[in-house]
Amino acid sequence: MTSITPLADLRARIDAIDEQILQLINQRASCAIEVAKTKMAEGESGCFYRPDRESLVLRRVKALNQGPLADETAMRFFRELMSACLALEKPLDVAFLGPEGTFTQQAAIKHFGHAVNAVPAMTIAEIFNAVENEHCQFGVVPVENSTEGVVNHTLDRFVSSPLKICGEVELRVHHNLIGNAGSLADIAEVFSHQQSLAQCRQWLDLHLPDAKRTAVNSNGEAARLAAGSKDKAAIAGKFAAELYGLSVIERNIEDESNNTTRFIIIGRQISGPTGKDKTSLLVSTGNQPGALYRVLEPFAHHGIGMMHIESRPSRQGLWDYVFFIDIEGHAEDENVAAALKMLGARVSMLNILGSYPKAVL
Ligand SMILES: O=C(O)C(=O)C[C@]1(C(=O)O)C=C[C@@H](O)C=C1
Repeated sequence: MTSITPLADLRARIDAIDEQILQLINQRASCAIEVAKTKMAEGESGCFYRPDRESLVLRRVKALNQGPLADETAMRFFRELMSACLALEKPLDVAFLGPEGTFTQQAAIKHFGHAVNAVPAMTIAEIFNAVENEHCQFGVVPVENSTEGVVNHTLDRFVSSPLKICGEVELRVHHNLIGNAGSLADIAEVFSHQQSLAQCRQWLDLHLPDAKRTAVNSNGEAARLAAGSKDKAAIAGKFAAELYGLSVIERNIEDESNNTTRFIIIGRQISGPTGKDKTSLLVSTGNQPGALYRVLEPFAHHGIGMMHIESRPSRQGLWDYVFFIDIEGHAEDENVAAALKMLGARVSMLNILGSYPKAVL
């Protein structure tokens, strides 16, 4: 007589559950295919990706989750599930700051899942171009970092771009010194993106004061350059070390332990309200006394929280500035719509860059 061991019994239960999960995810995928047909019948064939719906699905998963899986883990499963379902409807082409191995690529995967076709572009401007020229439906660009502040290249490109912001994603950024060197003393040059060099400035001053710091287009590019030699290193993520066959010489060298970068998703699509949204605006006032006060007043008047304001040169006249403003809510929300109407009447230019769901994951 054969006796069933506890381990064999548990594995048999796991097999039975896996069978049910497989059936259920395929039922879900079949539903997504039906959704695509319905969208096409309703004349929305260009618009399969729905960031508003995706954020509602993820928030619902978080609310329903009873563990033992962490909310974030459960949401990551559903992120991948939706990514795979969307790929059945229509695979997305998403431009990111390449080459492979950048934090922007990680942000793209965190936001869209692994089933998208991630297309590397060499600069932030090229990401905008790829979406503007319709080579890609979406792009992912860094917009601000908790240690270093805004990414000017991204904000400035919006002044001349017709693209909208369709979503945002936040990424905890852990920097590593990676390369082929046996010890720090062997390193003569460190490559990285200028933002990453700045995020590790104190560490570099202390541990590699004599090494040359060279800014390159991306962390992925830095890792690629370091791969060819023994006395050059790169600052990049762990995944870049794996990708280019480099060792991690020092881990987590960022000066601020909660170093986080916010990325935005650029595209042409407008996302519907979800109840937890942000709206980004580009405003030009002309150089009049009290101009900024008049810009902010409509938000105070309508009880709208302002999350961020940044001024940048307009590039249209000396000392002429534009303001990038992030506010709480969606442009279709009643109070936001009223504030935007009031604002529009008192500024020389108001461009609503987009209303989109706040980052969930
Ligand atoms: O609800 C939709 O519109 C779908 O296309 C389905 C689905 C999903 O898998 O839940 C897939 C892609 C969209 O971006 C949003 C949600």
